[in-house]
Amino acid sequence: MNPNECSTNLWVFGYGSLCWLQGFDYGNHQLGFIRGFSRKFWQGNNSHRGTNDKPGRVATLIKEDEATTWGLAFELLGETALRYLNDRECTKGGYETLITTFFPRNGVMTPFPVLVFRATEHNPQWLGPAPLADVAAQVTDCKGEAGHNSEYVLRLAEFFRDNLPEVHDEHLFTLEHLVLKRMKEKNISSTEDAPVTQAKQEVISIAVAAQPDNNLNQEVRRDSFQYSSRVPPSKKLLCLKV
Ligand SMILES: N[C@@H](CCC(=O)N[C@@H](CS)C(=O)NCC(=O)O)C(=O)O
Repeated sequence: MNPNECSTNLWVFGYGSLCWLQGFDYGNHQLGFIRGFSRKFWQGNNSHRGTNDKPGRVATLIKEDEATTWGLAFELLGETALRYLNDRECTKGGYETLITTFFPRNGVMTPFPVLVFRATEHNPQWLGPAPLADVAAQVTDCKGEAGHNSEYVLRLAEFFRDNLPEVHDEHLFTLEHLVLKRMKEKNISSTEDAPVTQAKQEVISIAVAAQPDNNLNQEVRRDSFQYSSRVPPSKKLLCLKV
């Protein structure tokens, strides 16, 4: 089917780990955004990226009338995908569902409804706002059954650099900068208790090595290509090219 034709299937909008780690069958996919929300690392997580004793932090959406959140929409194929997402997001992650309008970046497709998984302050894993330096310290110190919490931040930032370089998410890229700085200060490699693939390790190691030694007050470079631009194409994370 022409990817720009209207689909009668259910679509889900990913703005966190769903951007770089699907785990379900999908058909067409579109880069784009939703309105009225901003992405924040304010949801705790005791399964994938943390434990009950040391919960990690993952992305959720916070209502903000004038904001837009960019990500990736997926056309779900079959009931299995929806059951998987309900288990991963709702049962394990504390997310709830909402329907909102998705605006494809290509401007060819008419905006259409998408299912979104969003964690609110009403769920037991909710952590809420905190200074980004504290969030970075928590992210750098946590890991869960899916891997290190720092990997979650670094791969999401890498996804945006690779697929939506025109989008600048101050919260995400400042957090990435602080996580990389702390990893370097603590001499944490991505292999420490968090086995990652060689490709990911290369990217994370190069990114950590590239961390400027100056203080935190330096304005985070808005282009943020300082990390991925040093990574030879063969070593880059495999991100979805759409
Ligand atoms: N609902 C958001 C966030 C989803 C998310 O990050 N969920 C976490 C916690 S349940 C997850 O599945 N993590 C998988 C992983 O960290 O590998 C999205 O659309 O991407």
